[in-house]
Amino acid sequence: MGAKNILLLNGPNLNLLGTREPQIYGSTTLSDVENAAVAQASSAGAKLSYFQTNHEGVLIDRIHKAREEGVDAIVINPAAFTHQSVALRDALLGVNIPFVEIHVSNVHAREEWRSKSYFSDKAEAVICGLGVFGYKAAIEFCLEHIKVRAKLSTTVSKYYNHKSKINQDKWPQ
Ligand SMILES: O=C1C[C@@](O)(C(=O)O)C[C@@H](O)[C@@H]1O
Repeated sequence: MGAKNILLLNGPNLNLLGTREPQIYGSTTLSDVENAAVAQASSAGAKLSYFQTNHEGVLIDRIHKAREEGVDAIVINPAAFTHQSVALRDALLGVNIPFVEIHVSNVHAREEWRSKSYFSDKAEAVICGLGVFGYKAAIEFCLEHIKVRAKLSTTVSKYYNHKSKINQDKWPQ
């Protein structure tokens, strides 16, 4: 069984999708992508929430919230943060939610610095150059292949309870 609760995240300037450099990013808008994503997940019996921001800290806060919401998988287009944000990488690693990195354009066929990603080595999968179809492919992958993590979270919280008990025993009162 695949992911049942997916979060779709888009970083800076992707609110301009559809009008922004259409020769690179095409003419589909972000709302088109988000609406299609919700429909795709719901026809598979899953829930999908979406969020876009131009602000790094706001994106990080949204990722932190995803853990409380029990999100099983994140599909993220970090946009320009891909090439520069250690903080965003750390946020994804911090919540320990599997994620798929997606880029509309083929970042490897553009400026050299776009080939550098702070996310790819930790992503479940990386998609680029498929245009907005990449979002559909990423969501399909999550629906089919990313496992629901309820059991893992229980194990992790048990471990932390256990660990904090050990610490309580050791620390001076
Ligand atoms: O904003 C973006 C969009 C992008 O992530 C893409 O979807 O192709 C590629 C990035 O290099 C760029 O900064």
